[in-house]
Parts: sequence; structure tokens; C-alpha cells
Amino acid sequence: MTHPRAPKIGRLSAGSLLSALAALIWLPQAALLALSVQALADGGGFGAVVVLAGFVLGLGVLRAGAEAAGARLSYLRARQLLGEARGEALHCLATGSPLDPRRHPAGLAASVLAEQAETLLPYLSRFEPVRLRVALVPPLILAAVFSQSWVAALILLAAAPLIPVFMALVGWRAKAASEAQMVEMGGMNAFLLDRLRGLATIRGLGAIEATAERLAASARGLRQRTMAVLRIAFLSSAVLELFSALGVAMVAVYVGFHLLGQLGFGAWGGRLDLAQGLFVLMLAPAFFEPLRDLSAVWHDRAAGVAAADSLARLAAPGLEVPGALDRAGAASGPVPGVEIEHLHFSHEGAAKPVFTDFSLNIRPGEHVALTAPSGAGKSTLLSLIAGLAPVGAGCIAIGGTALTGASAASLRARIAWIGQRPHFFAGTVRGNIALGRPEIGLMDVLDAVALARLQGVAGPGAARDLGEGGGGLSGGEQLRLAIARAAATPDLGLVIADEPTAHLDRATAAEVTAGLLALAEGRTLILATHDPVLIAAMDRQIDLTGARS
Ligand SMILES: Nc1ncnc2c1ncn2[C@@H]1O[C@H](COP(=O)(O)OP(=O)(O)OP(=O)(O)O)[C@@H](O)[C@H]1O
Repeated sequence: MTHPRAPKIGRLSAGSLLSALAALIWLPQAALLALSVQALADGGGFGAVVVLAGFVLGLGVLRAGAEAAGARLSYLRARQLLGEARGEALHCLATGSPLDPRRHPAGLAASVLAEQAETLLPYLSRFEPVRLRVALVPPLILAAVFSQSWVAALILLAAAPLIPVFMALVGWRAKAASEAQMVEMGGMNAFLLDRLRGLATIRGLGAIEATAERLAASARGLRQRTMAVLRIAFLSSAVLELFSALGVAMVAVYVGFHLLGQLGFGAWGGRLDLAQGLFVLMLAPAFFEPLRDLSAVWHDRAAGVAAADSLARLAAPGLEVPGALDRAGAASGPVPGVEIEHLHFSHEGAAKPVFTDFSLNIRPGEHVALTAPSGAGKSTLLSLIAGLAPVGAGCIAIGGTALTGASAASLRARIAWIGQRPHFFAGTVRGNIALGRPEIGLMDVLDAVALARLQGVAGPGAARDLGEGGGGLSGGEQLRLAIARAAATPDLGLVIADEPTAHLDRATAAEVTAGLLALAEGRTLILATHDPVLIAAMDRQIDLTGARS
């Protein structure tokens, strides 16, 4: 599987170049304006300046056009780069294995992808062009001022370096504050999602007050961090305004004394004349303008870089599900068995392997219970059979086909997984059973509902609405809905269930067991369980106690 290339942030773009060129057009405009004023002062009438004014106007139109085109190009490029960065992060999330301990919590990933990633847009569309303007425009304006007066150039040169020094100090704090804000926001989202999932438990334990207090504390923390970021943003622009105002004022005083005849040094030809003085005066604010723009977008940089880091962390390659994004071809054939030969597997970062040289043969149509004390590797083995992580060494074959990256998707198409806590989305029972699979029609859904004995719960036409996470259904009903979801899978051959009756009372466990047995009729069933009643209902019990080395 090839990964999409990481977006190249910081590359010179046509939009940035156009906006820098637009800013440089002020140089000839200022010269023409200064010459016009000089011509008027020398007694030339309207006729003397009309041609110059025409040029100024023409250059103004050109400048406006270049600015607009530059902004548009920068925005389009920023959208494209943001799309690529999001695509890469989504790709890693979509292919990441549930066994990867570094997998990001869903709330955090959603926050980074939906909210934080948006801050890349102003960073790329505004900050990047400004950065190029800062590199190009002030040096060229300085050279133009220097050509008229070395003292005026020196004043600008003295004021300018103070700005980046203070900005760097402020920006360093801004990045840290922005990162802290994003961590807080991600943490709050993860906390909220977690609590929403466990709402029934929270209510049952009477912990609503405590949860509300935690949430309020998180919100307070987020507010404080946001205010810190804003304070720093205001501070950075205040620093810049101060130094640029001082620089412009000093140039104005110097030029003013020249024109009053009080000063006679610092210009190459003795005194500055009116045109030269005006030219220098008009260039002084333009010298600081890119730096002021930089201050306005400085906060964009801090937030954008922090968001780019968060996206890069999401996109960091981890343990992948083999063939995660492959399209499964038409899957059919006889009921598959499972052959495992010389399996080796270690979890990432674990001191000891879970399996070393483990072999097992499950016949087609056999119903098997994997048993062992907690931590022996039952869930791990089920995950490996479902192809949710690549095996270290050895081979797992399903229906005679070795489970590899190339075959995993089509093999998984005939496998159904029933976990302890199946996930349901807000929507109808029918939608939750079909799960976006277009080949599953209403009749398939109703058959599946009947098999799981959910007719009393699913509503007419299985159209009953469920809340997010299966809200409105009991734990046992949720498991039977998961059984119905599995039953609707066309050509289902192998059912995998991880402790399906854990945490259920006897009566509910018996209903779930009955549903599972109905589902597994004529199919292979492998389940992990500690439940003696469920074990007794299987054809064979395989004790994994000795499997772990
Ligand atoms: N995602 C993971 N990352 C790292 N180690 C893991 C991961 N999942 C499980 N382990 C470790 O692998 C071993 C086997 O865990 P597994 O969950 O497969 O056991 P189990 O027999 O299913 O236990 P239980 O009956 O409690 O579910 C344990 O030592 C566990 O700590």
C-alpha cells in the first residue's frame, strides 16, 4: 500500500509571488506621486501632472489586480494542501489497526481533523505570502531610500531588526500557548466523547454531578488557554506598531528638517529636494507594512504550525490493518475452516510475545470456544484471524487461502465480528444493520431481525430510530442487533465473537447465546469466552493457557 505524499508546506507559490510583486508596485507609484507634487509646486499646471497621474492610476489598477489574484491563488493552494494533509491523516486513521496502542482517541482525532486542521488555512493562505513579502519588499524599499538618503535608510535599518527580535520572543511563547490550547481542546473532546459513551453507567453510578464538574473544569481550562493565546497575539501587534511608528516618525522629522533647510547631511547631493523628500516619506510606512502584516498573521502561524504538527502525528505510520482500504470482490464459496501454523505474534512494545509457534486447526462449520485466563491472548488470536493486524511469522489460512495483505479484504468480506460493545450510529435499526452496504435490501434486514428475535424491538420495517451508541436499547438487545448485523452479511462464512455474554445476566446471556447459535448454524464460529453455558453449547473447547510462551 502506498501512502499519499506529505503536503509540502512552505514551498514558494505563485500566489505569494504575485502578492509580493503587488507590494513592490508602490515603488514606481510613490516616485510618480512625488514627481507630480514637485511639478505642481514648480508652478506646472494640471497639464504637467495628467500623464503622471494616469500612470499612477494604471499602476494602482495593476496592483489591485495582482493583490486579488495573489490572494485567490494562495487560498486555492492552501485549500489543496489542507485537503492533502487531511487525506493523509484520514488514510492513517482508516488503515490503523485497533491493536495499535498508539491509536489516537476518536474525540482527539475528530478535533484535529475537523477544527484544528482549519487553522492551517489562514496560515497557508495569509502567513506564507506575508513571509515572502517580508523577505522581498523591505530590502528593496531600503535600497530605494538609500539611493536618496543614507541617513533615512539608516533610521529604517535601525528600527527594523528590533521588530523580528521581539516578534521571535513573542512568537515562541505564542506557539507554546497555542499548542497548550489545542491539547486542552483535544482532551476536552476526548473526555466528552468518552463520557457520552458511558452516559448510562454515569447515571447508574450517580456520578452526573462529578462529571459535570469535570467538564466545567475542562471548559475553564480551555478558556484560560484561549485567553493566553489572545493576549500574546495582541502583545505581538502592539510591539510592532510601536517600533514601526517610531521608525516612520524619525524619518518624517529628518525629512522635515531637510525641507525646512535646517539639515544638510545624509543625502547624496547635499539637501533633499521636495520630490526626494516626499518619495522617502511615502516609502517609510511601506517599509514597515509587510512587517505589520506579519504581526497581523503571526497568530495564524502559531496555530497553523501547531495544527500541522497535530496532523503529522495523526498521519504517523503505525500498525496497519492488512488490505484495509481494498475493495472486496464477490465473496462466496464453501464454509471456510481456519488453519493456523507456527504463528508468532508480539504486540508492539510488549516485553513478551503473545504467541510463539502456535498452531491450530478449526474445521469448516465447527463451533469452537477459546478459553483461558485473562491475558492469555484470546482476543489477540481472534483479531489476527479477522486480519486486523499482520502476523509476525507463520501463517493463518481461511478456507485454504492464506491471510495476506492481498487476500485480507476478500476474506474479511465473509467474516463477521461481534464484540462485547458493538458500535451503533444514530439512525434507524435498518440503517444500523445494513451499515451502508448497498447490497443489503429490506428483506435481508427483516430476515436478520427475525433471526436475532428482535421483531418486538426493531419497529415496523425495522424503522425504529436509535440514539448514538445504540441509545434506547438494552445491553442484550444491542448484542442481538450486532448478531442481526452479522446475519445480514451476504455469504457470511465465519463468525468471530469476543466474550459476547460477558457482563450480561443469565436470562439475557441465554438470549444472546440462542441468537449466536442461530446465526452460526451451517457456519464456522470461533468465540472467546469465560461463560460455562456458552462453552457447553460449542462443539469444542480450546484452552489457550499453554499457548503463551
Ligand atoms: N493493543 C495491545 N497492545 C499491547 N499489548 C496488548 C494489546 N492488547 C493486548 N495486549 C497484551 O497482550 C496479551 C493478551 O491480551 P488479550 O487481550 O489477547 O488477552 P485475553 O485472553 O483476550 O484476555 P481477556 O480475557 O481479559 O480479554 C496481554 O498480556 C495484553 O496485555
